[in-house]
Amino acid sequence: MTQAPANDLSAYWMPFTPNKAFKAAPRLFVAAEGQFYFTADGRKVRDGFSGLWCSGLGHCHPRIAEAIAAQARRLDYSPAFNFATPDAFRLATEIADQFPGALNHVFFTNSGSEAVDTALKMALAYHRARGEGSRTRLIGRINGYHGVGFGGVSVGGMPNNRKAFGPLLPGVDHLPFPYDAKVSGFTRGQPDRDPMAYLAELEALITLHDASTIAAVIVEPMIGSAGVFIPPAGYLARLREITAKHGVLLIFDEVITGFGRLGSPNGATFFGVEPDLCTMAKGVNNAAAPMGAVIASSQIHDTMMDATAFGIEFFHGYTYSAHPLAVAAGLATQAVLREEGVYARAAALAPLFEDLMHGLRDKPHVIDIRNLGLAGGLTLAADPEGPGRRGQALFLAAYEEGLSIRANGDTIAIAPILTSRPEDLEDIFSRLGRAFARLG
Ligand SMILES: Cc1ncc(COP(=O)(O)O)c(CNc2cccc(C(=O)O)c2)c1O
Repeated sequence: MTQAPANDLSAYWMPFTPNKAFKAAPRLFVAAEGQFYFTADGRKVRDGFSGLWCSGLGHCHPRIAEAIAAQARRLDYSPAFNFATPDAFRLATEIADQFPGALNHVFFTNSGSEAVDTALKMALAYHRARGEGSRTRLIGRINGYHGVGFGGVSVGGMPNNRKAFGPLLPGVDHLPFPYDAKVSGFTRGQPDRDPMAYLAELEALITLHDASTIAAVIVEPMIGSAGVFIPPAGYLARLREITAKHGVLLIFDEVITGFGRLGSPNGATFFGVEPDLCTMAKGVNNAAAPMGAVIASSQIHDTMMDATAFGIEFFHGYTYSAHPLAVAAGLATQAVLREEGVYARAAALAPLFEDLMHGLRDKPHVIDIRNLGLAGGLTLAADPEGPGRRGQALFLAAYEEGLSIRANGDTIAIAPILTSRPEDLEDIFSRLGRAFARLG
């Protein structure tokens, strides 16, 4: 066996990537530091998307890198079943301290998708443990993204993530997409619209199926993957009221909104709404190693504990749950977030970011702009040749201008590193302006 040549691209089948186009013109990162990536062909690329929403502290943060290196020399792996590390308990406590109310118990996973499937299974098992096993139905939302597990894809509402994979989970409904560009286009922050325009459907579903059959509703507090769509003021609070009234669990999928993206510890805190379960991943440990988690209310946790007199209370888990390297990165990340006041700094940057986002209004083909915290989305009018072409063209033009952004079809997302300075934001948007100029 000899070492494979670096230019042999055939064996790696890439995720969520047009593989043929990529392998014809690969974009290979070989290093990164702070706000920048460095490519195999000598480019320096500014990170305008915090990795994939996930590296809010920038890249190769020395404190995080050192923590992982030291951990790898001390304890590289601990069995996650029937054994544990003290640091796993420490990190769980530091996470729980940042969530409101009774959200007190953290179950570690290895990704957002695993966190979503864990939360859905926890919801079903909880109802069974309390003698309401008839509650098996789940409710997601049109255009929701909840990862790529069969559970997450079933409650998710983006057609491309669903159509190739058969019938999916039975007993799943979807709420309306809580955004209407005709009414809320180019809105700064939360649209001012009657939330019941989008939530009457939930009451109708509860009437149709009866609350006794419905386990949980899962939503992103801010819709990320579909292109940064912000629900109207009052929507999440009203959703909480309706679900609580009918004993339906509310799950916030905080994989994007957790740990600073909104200038807040999480969406539950930002919006002042307390769900029963939250998922998280990405920023929990600055994506320096794979990690996700679910935080559960004491009601859910204690009910499950009390329902099993002897033995395993929740038959679920992963080999790498609370992996020591991921936990070490997590503790270092949480220390930096806390000691460097990152949430407040991100909140202080949000008004400049909002102005810069909406300053794109007159760029070619821009038909909507949205923003909240340090998350921005814009929609391009589709090229008559077909959807997604303009989004991909702007993504490639940005790369030529030394900027990494995100294109999902014809929606573009911008997510600056949370510890950016104003001049970092200015540079993102000047590069983006030049990328638009390339589109002609
Ligand atoms: C709300 C939410 N839930 C679950 C996942 C899945 O997480 P994992 O990928 O770790 O399994 C996500 C992930 N979200 C995600 C991942 C990559 C790109 C983009 C984008 O918006 O372009 C979004 C997410 O945003």
